Amino acid sequence: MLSHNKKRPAEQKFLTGRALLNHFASDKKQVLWLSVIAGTLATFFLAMQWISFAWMVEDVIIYQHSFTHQPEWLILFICSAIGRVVSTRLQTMFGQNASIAIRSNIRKKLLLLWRQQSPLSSHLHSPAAAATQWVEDIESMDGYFSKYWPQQMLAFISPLIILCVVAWLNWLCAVLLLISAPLIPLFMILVGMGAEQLNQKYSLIRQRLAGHFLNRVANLTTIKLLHAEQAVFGEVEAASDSYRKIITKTLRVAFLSSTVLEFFTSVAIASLAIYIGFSLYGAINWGPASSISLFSGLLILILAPEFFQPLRNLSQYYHDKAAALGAANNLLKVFNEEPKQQSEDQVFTETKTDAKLKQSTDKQNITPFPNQQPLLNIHNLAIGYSPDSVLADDINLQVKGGQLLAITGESGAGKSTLLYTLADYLKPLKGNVVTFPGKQMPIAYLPQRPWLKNASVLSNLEEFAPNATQEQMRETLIELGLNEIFGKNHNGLNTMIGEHGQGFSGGQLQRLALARVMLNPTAIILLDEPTAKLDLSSKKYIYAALKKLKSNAILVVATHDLGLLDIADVHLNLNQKEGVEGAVLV
Ligand SMILES: Nc1ncnc2c1ncn2[C@@H]1O[C@H](COP(=O)(O)OP(=O)(O)OP(=O)(O)O)[C@@H](O)[C@H]1O
Repeated sequence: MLSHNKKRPAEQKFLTGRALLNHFASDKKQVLWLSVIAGTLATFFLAMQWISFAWMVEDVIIYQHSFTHQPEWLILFICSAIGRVVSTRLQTMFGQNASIAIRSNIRKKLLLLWRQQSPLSSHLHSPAAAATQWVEDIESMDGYFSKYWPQQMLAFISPLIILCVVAWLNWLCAVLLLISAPLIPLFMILVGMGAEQLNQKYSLIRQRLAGHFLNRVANLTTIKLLHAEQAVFGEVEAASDSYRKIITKTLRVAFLSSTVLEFFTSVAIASLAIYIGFSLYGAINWGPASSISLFSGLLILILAPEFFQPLRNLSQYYHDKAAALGAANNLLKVFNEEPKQQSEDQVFTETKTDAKLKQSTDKQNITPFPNQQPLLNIHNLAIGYSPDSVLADDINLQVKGGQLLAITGESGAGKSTLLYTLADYLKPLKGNVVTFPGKQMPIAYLPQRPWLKNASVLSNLEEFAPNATQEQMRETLIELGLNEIFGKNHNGLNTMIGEHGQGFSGGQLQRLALARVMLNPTAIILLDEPTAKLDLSSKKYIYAALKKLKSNAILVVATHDLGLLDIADVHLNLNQKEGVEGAVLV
């Protein structure tokens, strides 16, 4: 549950996607290091395996012994092969486990940040982009944590182990390997930088495409009514085409980078082979050429590709890094965004869901704070979305439990904005809002277009009022004039509510949402135009419900409905602020 003293998980600012990735990785550093240790063991076993193999080959070919002449080498060969398989498996397992845990942590952190940020935050506006971020962006970090992160350590450790073995056999070959090794990371970085930029672009285009597509699907009816199908087909085709082009570009860069790597690896191995071959033939006699035997020559040639393999693996996973960086850069904005400010003298609010969660823990009590009279104190308040365009200034009033504050004003005067400010979705430009008895007080907010989930009426009500009985639900719905739910064309509380409230009128949905609040009322209830879509007879049900609700709570209602003023105790007209009626001015 959101609580006033719970801060964002990390208060530091992240300047780059790389810093953010490091922060994520730090959660499971030990498991990632276990993967590195297992990878190091795998290289050690690999070296042992080929040493015993080369030894046996020399024994058989040069000394004409049988394979079983020295069984300890055969045993070492078999044991090393088994050890290599086991440690490679462990390396993969630790990498995957770390990746699963890290990605799960990122999703949790992201959810927490979304909850801590105001619902008015710009990045929460597009559900498709937010879903892409939550699902695909985080999923695309898998390869980075499970493979790239351990491999960037192994790309240093494993070649070093092999280099030591080669140096023990022939220092000149070790020098040759050492010279060619940096070329690979160098080209990898050059090509990889291009891939990284492309991936960032790709990630943005993917988000835009998701938003674009979802938007068209959501508005299919309008598109059909306007006979705009062909135009929309064209738009979707053009958007997918730009997506396809950018993917092809990324693939081209990926192919180019692997070609460059293969070329340099082959050149380095070929030069070693030439040196060893000509040394054994006796055509080269400089350096330690004379000491090359079948054992050392064969072992160096077997180990040379293994020397480059970790670097090649790293380059193969480099695209995972580029994808993860692109995704992390997209997440930077969310992770760096300021959480909602909740200072001591500011109102403490919770979202509807938080209020629900809070009250679900209180099994006995359906009426909150029975002994305390809630109080809402608005002092010198200025509201708006930027200091340059103040919508209303110097609002001073006090509302007590049992009172209804009606906010009126022309369209665009700032009624909804005032409710956002009271709900703490928006910071006041000036002044403050204080509630008593204080921070423990939950607030319910009913927006103009309430959201009901695609489920039964019962499930929608239960979610917000877990302690309400079915009898209470039935009574409340009838009180709100929703008798038809229990008629022969519906299925009572089991009636299904379709996607986006399909099957119910706007006014019915509004009343269903109000029923949720009535079944589990909070001390302060904010309602945005609760009677907007209703005829006069339906409005009367709402007036009666509001009268009942306010006996235990403070009601703040933004409205154009003058009929509501009859039950209002305090009236604030945002167009004529001096007309605050019934308000106790502070
Ligand atoms: N997220 C936002 N960012 C910037 N400006 C906004 C935002 N939301 C609303 N506005 C602007 O703030 C002004 C007040 O909007 P608000 O929704 O509070 O008006 P209202 O009085 O509730 O109107 P109505 O009666 O039509 O619902 C409008 O001019 C609107 O364009």
